[in-house]
Amino acid sequence: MTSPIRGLYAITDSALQPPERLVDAVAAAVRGGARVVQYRDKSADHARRRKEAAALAALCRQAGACFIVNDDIEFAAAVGADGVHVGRDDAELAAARARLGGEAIIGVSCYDDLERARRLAAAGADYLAFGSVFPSATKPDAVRAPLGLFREARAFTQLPLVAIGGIDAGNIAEVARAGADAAAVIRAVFGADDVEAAARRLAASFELRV
Ligand SMILES: Cc1ncc(COP(=O)(O)OP(=O)(O)O)c(N)n1
Ligand SMILES: Cc1ncsc1CCOP(=O)(O)O
Ligand SMILES: [Mg+2]
Repeated sequence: MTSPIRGLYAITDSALQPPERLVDAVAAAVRGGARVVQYRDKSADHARRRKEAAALAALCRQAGACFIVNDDIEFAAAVGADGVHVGRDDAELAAARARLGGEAIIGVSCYDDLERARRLAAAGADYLAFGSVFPSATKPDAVRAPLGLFREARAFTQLPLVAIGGIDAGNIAEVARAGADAAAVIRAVFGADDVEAAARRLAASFELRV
């Protein structure tokens, strides 16, 4: 089966103002061409997170977009997400698989680490994310990862490869040309005045590689 992890992968911005805009903003991103949506909110307001994620899960289901929850396996299960994204400070891939099952999409952060990528691919990850491929204002201390990693990873895996970090309309084509299957973006989507137009431009530049 072809993976749904491709093209524009929009990650929600917990700094979005006002927060009530979230569902409309994600709907706009999906109309603009985002194929994957990740709910990323590290706040402790569980009731708000639960309400938002449930609304986004329903929206994505209706629109045919893939819905991923960041960090939290139990939360992903509770809101009926399609999967979860885990990094090195989060739960282990094996725990995510045991809890969410074989059908769930489990993505992993590989930073700039090809050995980690090789290990997690062999352990059953559904996609591998590398980054930050450019400086990111959202996560300024993130590890930097060169774009050459995508060709190196392709030599040992056919899994979808996701680029993240500082991707915008000016550099997303370069990310696609480097061999990434998806581009994960926060600020250049949700920081835009017109989210739908921003997503449309990013998705088109990624697909056309220009
Ligand atoms: C698609 C995608 N790639 C990488 C990350 C980063 O995950 P992580 O390293 O766990 O950092 P946080 O996002 O949790 O701060 C991601 N979320 N999504
Ligand atoms: C979560 C994360 N991991 C590496 S960079 C980053 C933030 C990406 O956000 P932006 O697209 O705004 O740079
Ligand atoms: Mg994480």
